[in-house]
Formats: sequence, C-alpha cells, structure tokens
Amino acid sequence: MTQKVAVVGAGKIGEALLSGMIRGGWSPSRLLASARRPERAEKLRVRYGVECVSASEAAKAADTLIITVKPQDMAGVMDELAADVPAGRLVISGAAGIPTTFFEERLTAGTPVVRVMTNTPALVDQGMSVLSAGRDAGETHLARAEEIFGGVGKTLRVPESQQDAATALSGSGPAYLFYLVEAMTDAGILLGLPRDKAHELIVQATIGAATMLRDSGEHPVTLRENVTSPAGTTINAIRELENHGVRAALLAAIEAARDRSRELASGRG
Ligand SMILES: NC(=O)C1=CN([C@@H]2O[C@H](COP(=O)(O)OP(=O)(O)OC[C@H]3O[C@@H](n4cnc5c(N)ncnc54)[C@H](O)[C@@H]3O)[C@@H](O)[C@H]2O)C=CC1
Ligand SMILES: O=C(O)[C@@H]1CCC=N1
Repeated sequence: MTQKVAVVGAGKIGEALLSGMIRGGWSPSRLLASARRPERAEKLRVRYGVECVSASEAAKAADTLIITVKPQDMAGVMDELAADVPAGRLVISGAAGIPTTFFEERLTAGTPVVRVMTNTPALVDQGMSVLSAGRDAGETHLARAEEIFGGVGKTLRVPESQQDAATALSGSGPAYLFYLVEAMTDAGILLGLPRDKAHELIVQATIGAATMLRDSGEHPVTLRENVTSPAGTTINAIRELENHGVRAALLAAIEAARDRSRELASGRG
C-alpha cells in the first residue's frame, strides 16, 4: 500500500499515533507530521525519522490527513489547510467536541470525514479509539481509520451522537483512574507506608483489577463482591465511599465532561 498519512498537530495524541504506527510497521517514509514549534518538529524528525512539513503541505500530500490540534485551534488550522486538501482525501479529526459537520462545511463538498476520540494509553498500544463517520464517509474510510487507530489499541464505532459521552468516558477516563491511584497512594501515606511502596501496591492492584475486568468475563459487581468479605475490611471502606457520595460524584463528573465536550462543539473555548 502506498498510502501516505499526515498528522497535523503532533502533540501528545499526534505523537502517540505516529509512534504507534511506526511500532506497528509503517515506514516513516509513508508518514508526515506538522508541528507548530520548530523544536518540536526537530524532535519528531530525530526520534521517528518522520518528515515534518507545514499544515498546508501535509494537506496537499496526504491520502489520509489526521488533525490532532486542540479544539480551540481547530478553526485556525482549517483556515490554514482546508483549501489544500484535494477532493476525495480522508480527513480524520481527533479533537474533543468538534462535530464532523464543522469540517464538512470547510472542505471541498464530498470530502469524507471521520471523527475519532482516542486516549493516552495509545502510547502503550492500549488505547480506546471511538470512531464515527461523517456525512460522506463510508465503510472504506472507517476501515482506514480503524487500521490506523487499531494499531494503538481497541476501536469501536459509535453514532456521532454518542461521541461526547465517549469522550467523557474513555477519552478522559485515564485521568480519572490516575486521579484515583494518586488519592489511594495518599491514603497509603496516611496509613504510614512509604510513598514508593504505596505506589507499587496500588499500581499492581490496578493492573490486576483491569486484567480481571477485561479477561474474567465477570461483571464488575461480582468482582467487587468477591473481594468484600462479610464483616471484613473492604465493606468498611465501601461504606465510607457511599457515605462520601463517590458514585454520585463520578456520575456528576462524567456528565460535566460530556457537557464541556458539547461546549467545545459550540465554539465556547
Ligand atoms: N490528551 C488527551 O488525553 C486526549 C486528547 N484528545 C484530543 O486530541 C487533540 C490534541 O490533544 P493533545 O495531544 O493533548 O494536545 P497537545 O497540545 O499536546 O497537541 C496539540 C499540538 O498541536 C500543535 N498545533 C497547534 N496548531 C497547529 C498548527 N496550525 N499546525 C501544526 N501543529 C499545530 C500544537 O503545537 C501542539 O503540539 C485535542 O483536540 C484533544 O481534544 C483526544 C483524546 C485524548
Ligand atoms: O481534556 C480534554 O479535553 C481531552 C479530550 C479527552 C481527553 N483529553
């Protein structure tokens, strides 16, 4: 396949994708990157052997153009490159909130657009990428996006109406889990453990629990019940979590993330 893929906005997510594609066997000669800062471009060149060009050059050369700039920068980038995207090329947006119509309105009529919400575990090939087709994108375009994002983890197709919810759950999800690990490590400190030991205990418990969630086929409630002995230690902790409204806090937090995604869509930066 001679397809060329360009990543415009090679920050955290853009770099995760580029590095994942290279780990997955893509030749750097089939990849292009566009970064705003020259030192960033140089770093990508040295680290991955990927050629760095302007956004508009990337748009002209790529069969598939992936745009991973911040939602607030998306209008500016599209002003810069939309006219340079040849008809029929695939445009993939990795931005939170921004709907496919935003791109369709700015690109040549009929340009296929796919919206993807990935997450930072893509850096370790454990990403979760949620894909939706825009008006003019079909099976081949979704399959091409899946080929790229599937190299750095799992993919799932959803209707675009579910993208803001997916963003709140799996896009932001790693941050909530890191936050929990951080708070649980503090709890270890409170109980007198050294920080490095508390960290190690929680990280391994997290990896073990995540593996069970993925591989055991059991419902999370069953897995939790299996830990929770009658008159044991765990139920005391669960009572405190309920007393402090942790479940309600998570519902409210994830709803707030969904709402922010909607705000970004309406241009409220
Ligand atoms: N960080 C995360 O966990 C996730 C982020 N996203 C989405 O990915 C997108 C990127 O997020 P991050 O990678 O975290 O941000 P970032 O700030 O690390 O990367 C964005 C990059 O785009 C570059 N950029 C801005 N304008 C440019 C232009 N005109 N030409 C070339 N490069 C330009 C910036 O210099 C920066 O390096 C956002 O839209 C965000 O909503 C999606 C899923 C997860
Ligand atoms: O916080 C954000 O806006 C981005 C989108 C999902 C994860 N990080």
